[in-house]
Amino acid sequence: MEIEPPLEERYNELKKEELNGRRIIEADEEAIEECEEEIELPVIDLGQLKKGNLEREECKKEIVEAAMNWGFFQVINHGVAEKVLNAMINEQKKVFNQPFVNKSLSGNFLNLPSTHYRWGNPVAISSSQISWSEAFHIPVLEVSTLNHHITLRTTMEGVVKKLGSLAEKISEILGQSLGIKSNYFKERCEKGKSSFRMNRYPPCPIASQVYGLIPHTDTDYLTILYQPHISGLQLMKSAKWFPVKPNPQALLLNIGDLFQVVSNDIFRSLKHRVVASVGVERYSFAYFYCPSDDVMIESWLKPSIYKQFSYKEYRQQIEKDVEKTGNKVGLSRFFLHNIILPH
Ligand SMILES: O=C(O)CCC(=O)C(=O)O
Ligand SMILES: [Fe+2]
Repeated sequence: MEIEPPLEERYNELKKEELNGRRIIEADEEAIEECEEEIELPVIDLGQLKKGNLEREECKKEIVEAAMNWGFFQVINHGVAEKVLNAMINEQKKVFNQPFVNKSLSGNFLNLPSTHYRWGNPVAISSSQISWSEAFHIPVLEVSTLNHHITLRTTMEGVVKKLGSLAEKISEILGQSLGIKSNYFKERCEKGKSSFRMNRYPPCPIASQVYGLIPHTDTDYLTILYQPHISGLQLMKSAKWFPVKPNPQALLLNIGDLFQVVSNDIFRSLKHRVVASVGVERYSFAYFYCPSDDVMIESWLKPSIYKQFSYKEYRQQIEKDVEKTGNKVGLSRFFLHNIILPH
């Protein structure tokens, strides 16, 4: 049975509607531009945090500088064994290798709500907004419901637990540099909406016309991504796109929108995207560190650039914007004054 979601059909459908002039396209119609040389992001050895005071402080400084200067950085000796990360990718392969109908039906084979399985960008309103990928997006608090899939569940539980404590630790270090008390993030995220996302990017026959994943920023405090082997991820820095080299030993961390607000733009949530590839399939997984719905997101530093908003309000605004335009808009909705900041 067919495992691939009907991406090409969906793309052609939207294309046809556009050609017939039945859709008004407000969305970015930018072609997939050329990008710069591959960059080596900072690599931080977290093993140093377990050494003496001097090494620990030096390591914290590196983390803060990387977050400030890059918004994206890699960590090694992060406490999750490479074989565990590999085991997760293998479990993920088994999941995506199921027939499409088993993945997409409500009451799918994982017994998750059907909205947890996404393909092609369900809210795309123009062909350029198609993401040539499929994903399972699972709230951390629901991982235990995968109880009929023992190896998937136990592997995911192990990874999620470790990534959760890593996200907490890094957030605490970044927070400390702003004068934020040490349990600030823990208090807000412990019963929060953190989630785990498994991504698969199938080979794409029209890779010059669509993305694997459209440009976006992450709607969280912090993201931890594992992208071990196949390139495709690119980030935007100084208005240019840079490919990020995959690294099987490293975890890639990036600042999300919420941390950008808390830090009053000292740490920036960079736009990133995945380009599609004609010949190769790509896998990645990500942990999104998120608070509970009612947590107020506000700048710790004053005068604040942003209005206060709850996490729920932020997601609702995104949902509204995406429904209307296919685009997220994001933080600029919550500027206190109408200032446009350069990226
Ligand atoms: O697959 C990747 O490398 C990036 C995934 C990503 O940005 C996301 O899931 O938000
Ligand atoms: Fe992302």
